[in-house]
Amino acid sequence: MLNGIDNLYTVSVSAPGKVILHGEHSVVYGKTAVAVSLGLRSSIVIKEVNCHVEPTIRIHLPCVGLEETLPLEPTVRILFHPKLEPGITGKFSWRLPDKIDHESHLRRVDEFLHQIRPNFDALQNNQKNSLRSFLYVFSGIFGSTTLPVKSMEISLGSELTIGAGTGSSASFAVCLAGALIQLLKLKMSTGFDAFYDQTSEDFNMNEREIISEWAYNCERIMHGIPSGIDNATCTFGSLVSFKKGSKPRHLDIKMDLRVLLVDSRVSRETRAQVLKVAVLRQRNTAAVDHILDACDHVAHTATQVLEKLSSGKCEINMEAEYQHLAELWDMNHCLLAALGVSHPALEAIRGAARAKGLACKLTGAGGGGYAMVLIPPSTPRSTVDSLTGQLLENGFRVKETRLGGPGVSIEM
Ligand SMILES: Nc1ncnc2c1ncn2[C@@H]1O[C@H](COP(=O)(O)OP(=O)(O)O)[C@@H](O)[C@H]1O
Ligand SMILES: C[C@@](O)(CCOP(=O)(O)O)CC(=O)O
Repeated sequence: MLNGIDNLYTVSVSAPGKVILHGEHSVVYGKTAVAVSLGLRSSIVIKEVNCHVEPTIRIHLPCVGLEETLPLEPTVRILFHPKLEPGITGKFSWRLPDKIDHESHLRRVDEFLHQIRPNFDALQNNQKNSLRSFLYVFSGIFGSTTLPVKSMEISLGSELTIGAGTGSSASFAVCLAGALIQLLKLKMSTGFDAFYDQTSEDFNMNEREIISEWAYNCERIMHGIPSGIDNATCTFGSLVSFKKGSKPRHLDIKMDLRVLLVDSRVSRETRAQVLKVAVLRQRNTAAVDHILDACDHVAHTATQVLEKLSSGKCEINMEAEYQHLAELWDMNHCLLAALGVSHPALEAIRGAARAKGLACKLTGAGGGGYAMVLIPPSTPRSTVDSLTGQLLENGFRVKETRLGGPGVSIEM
């Protein structure tokens, strides 16, 4: 959106969270995992503003309790110069985020933050990482162009719980990169370089690739060596399949699965659950390897069922396909339980769902965290309401949502 008088732009972008549908834990041992976008989203608004005193960037991140005002002039002077373009790889531009010298760019951002904000280290870790990620992407994108930047106000909120394995960090990073790229496109379309068509309503595939790669760099800031599945799922939406050592693959399956996402309210640490499986495997290698193989088969078969469900072909018996999917969810949960990563709270959720004839599986690392209950379209509303009521009564948090919706989107 353009304010005609002052040439000031406002951009608004949203991105989903993600859950793992199949392949948690077995993916660590080279099997296929399938992640899917979640109906719960993060949203960002970037607003260019006139600043009559000192130009600033104001950042409002309510989910991590951060309200920050950075002076624009030193941000540009220190972070945009020398230009990133002639970096070690010699090829970097905002369109090639994988060519950035990640470590040296992040070092530059960290040095700047310590300089501009002497008590930077006193911030909480999540606040620090969010601020580092913002400056990393902002200066990475705009610092590789000659476009002038103006004062701006940035506000980013989310429906996702932070740090619960539903992809809040990737959703945050995808929003950030998407909005900054959209702002860049708009500025380019009216400036000297009328390269972009301002009327395009959403990101094209090439732009999505670029957004996903910037978000991957942010995930590196938050997590060290991420697999790349979260940023790909939050960018492209729908289903993403992943195998260690290869790039995540976006599956163009248009589907819309209804689920209850149930928070067991038992905190868990992914690293500890992964270790638990490794120890079990040391003692029972052949048995555990067979379980991991079975998880792989379940992931592949479930993908085929989802393809059928989304094909819209009239010869497909939807009810039977949903039943098959439910069977695979149950099987996957039991395989994970056999690996030792379920929890009495997750079993209680599953028991309540089964009593209503619904399938349920844990998602992510297990040992607590979230479970998902599949709601086929034929499920009576009264069944969903009564299960929800029962789960709430037992102290769980419940959100009814959909899986498989759109990835990063421009909000009009
Ligand atoms: N809405 C948000 N606003 C600001 N920062 C966010 C937001 N969502 C996520 N983050 C950042 O991502 C980090 C959470 O990452 P992580 O622990 O991997 O959680 P998740 O499993 O939900 O992705 C937070 O510490 C914070 O730095
Ligand atoms: C258990 C594991 O397969 C998935 C962890 O998922 P989450 O971060 O808890 O959603 C670990 C991994 O893939 O790194």
